[in-house]
Amino acid sequence: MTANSPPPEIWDQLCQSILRAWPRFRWSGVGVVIGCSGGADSVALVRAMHHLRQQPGADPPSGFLTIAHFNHATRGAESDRDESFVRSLADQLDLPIVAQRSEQTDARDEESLRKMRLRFLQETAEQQGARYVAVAHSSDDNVETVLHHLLRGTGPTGLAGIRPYRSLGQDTVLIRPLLSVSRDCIRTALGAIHQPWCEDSSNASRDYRRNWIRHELIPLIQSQYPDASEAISRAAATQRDWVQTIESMADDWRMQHVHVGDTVVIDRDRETDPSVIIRAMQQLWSTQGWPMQGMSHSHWQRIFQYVSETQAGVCMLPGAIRMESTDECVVLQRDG
Ligand SMILES: Nc1ncnc2c1ncn2[C@@H]1O[C@H](COP(=O)(O)OP(=O)(O)OP(=O)(O)O)[C@@H](O)[C@H]1O
Repeated sequence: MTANSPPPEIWDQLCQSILRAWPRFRWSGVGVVIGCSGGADSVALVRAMHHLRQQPGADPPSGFLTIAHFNHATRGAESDRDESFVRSLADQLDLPIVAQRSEQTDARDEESLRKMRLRFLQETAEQQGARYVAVAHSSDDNVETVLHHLLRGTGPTGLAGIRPYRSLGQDTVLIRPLLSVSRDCIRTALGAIHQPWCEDSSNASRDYRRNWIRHELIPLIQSQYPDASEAISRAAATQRDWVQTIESMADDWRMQHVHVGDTVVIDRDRETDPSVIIRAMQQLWSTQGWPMQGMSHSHWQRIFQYVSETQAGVCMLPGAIRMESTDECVVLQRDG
């Protein structure tokens, strides 16, 4: 694609999908850091944002685009090949790049690697004064995530899939502008502009369950339900709307009924729906930094029963949290 030739239609459609998810006025004139692994999805995001920012009048001088690459160094020469590839992409587009090589190469599980690179992306955005960290999850990532949550056991938030955006620290927003675009479309669009990318040879083995969902389960589902991915994406989007509604109701309820001091005092309430009270309690756990891992569905239900006074007494919750009901309220206190 040259500056004078019109972009191929599929490439144009990909850029339009980004603009629908992330309108120009939100990113124009501010700093954006794009997490780029060298894989097709994030290479497409870099190319598309670079293209969109070059449109006449699209980006005032205060705006900037920086590529960030975290070299996990877990795949030997292949990790270094990916870093060099991303460096030359930055070079070719004349974009600044921040690349960091992990010092902790013994961490192999996906969760620790993800936390490390997210911390790096957040720090890069803070150092650069960027407003956004953009990452390139696709609609297929979303479908796989919903199925993974569903099969593992989840609540409404898990069924809502990957969030299109969320805050990352105080001043940064993590955004996923390719969430409505399929992996196939992304690859076809890159082909149309003759842009290569790196394939990660460990994709097939790193996260066993994720790969089983991707390579076995989804093709099996699609053999009977060809439009299943679109159906799951739509269901997740509707679920996300519901979650947002409950989230803001829970927020209001917490402001009115929960009093945080040396102990946490919760006013009794016999009227409010359990989903709102339970979500408010989950928000409380998170703001107090209390451990969530041990909390099961029945623990959240029990708190609701104490608050709505269908059950009374004293009990211990995971993380050494003592819950006691009095005539007027419920008191929570963390022992030790
Ligand atoms: N090594 C990396 N350096 C910079 N950014 C990265 C790197 N790896 C992934 N990313 C960014 O994160 C996006 C998602 O990648 P990947 O699917 O591996 O992510 P994840 O964070 O493990 O999420 P999930 O497994 O939940 O889908 C990529 O498209 C890219 O934008």
